[in-house]
Amino acid sequence: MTAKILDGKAIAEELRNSIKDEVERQVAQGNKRPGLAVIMVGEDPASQVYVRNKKLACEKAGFKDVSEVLPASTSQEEVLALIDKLNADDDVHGIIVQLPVPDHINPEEIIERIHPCKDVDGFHPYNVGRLATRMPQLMPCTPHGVMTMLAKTGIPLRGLNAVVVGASNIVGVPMMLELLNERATVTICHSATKDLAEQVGRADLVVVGVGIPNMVKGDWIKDGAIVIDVGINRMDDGKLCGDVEYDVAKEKASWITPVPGGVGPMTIATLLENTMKVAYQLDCKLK
Ligand SMILES: Nc1nc2c(c(=O)[nH]1)N[C@@H](CN(C=O)c1ccc(C(=O)N[C@@H](CCC(=O)O)C(=O)O)cc1)CN2
Repeated sequence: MTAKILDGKAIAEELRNSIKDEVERQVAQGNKRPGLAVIMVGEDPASQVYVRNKKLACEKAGFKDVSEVLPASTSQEEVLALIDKLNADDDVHGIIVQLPVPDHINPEEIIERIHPCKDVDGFHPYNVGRLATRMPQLMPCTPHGVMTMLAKTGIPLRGLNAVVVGASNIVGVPMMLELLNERATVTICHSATKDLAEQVGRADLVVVGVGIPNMVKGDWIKDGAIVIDVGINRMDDGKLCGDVEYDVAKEKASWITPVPGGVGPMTIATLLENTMKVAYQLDCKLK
């Protein structure tokens, strides 16, 4: 079997176009443009690419971009003060801090300082708790983008054996919660998992986000499984590669995401979707 491609790039483009249309409709009715603040501290090369792409997507969708790039020497207090200012600004609907941050910055304290109703990354404990209690409000962009991609492709999840490899707060844990909320039977694997090949081998759906190139071998994949590769690793030759051994896995899977052009573009489109939700839909009950 050769897998069909889950074309995240095309699905994300369609989503971004519908967001752009909705923004123009809202603006024509006298509403504000959604405002997004991406805060980046330092000069991590991969983050520079992602932040540039987020700013570009913002601009194309008709959002107000109020992003800030701060030097690596910026203190924790300076970042917190900037977040306080953005929390109080009515033109700013979404605030995110691009991760990773330099070592002297405490990301948990930063994330908790963002008002939960402007937390368009969905990382604040309030939003994680809402997702865990099946009352989702703002959901983390990568896992929610994966869910959108699966829904738009018409892949049902109920009752599937889903295996999530990697237990990060950005991908693995919220992915597990999203799949559970759609009534998949979910296993989450991490560095202490005993036999990863065996776990992956019984999955109808496998989602991998570990940041290790080709870590999941293609011959572990069950015939006909759906393979979602969240990894984006830049190799010495400059090429991007995922966490799954793509060339072998694609001969076993029924559906597979490519890298690049799979999950990455969905992450950015979902960030716009979350920001638009805050601007036009969310009824925030929190002070
Ligand atoms: N505050 C956050 N930080 C990070 C997140 C996040 O969701 N919020 N996720 C990742 C990085 N990420 C988003 O910021 C991200 C990664 C990849 C892409 C993407 O479009 N990838 C392209 C390839 C781009 C390239 O040329 O390198 C693709 O896969 O086709 C977008 C966003 C960690 N930090």
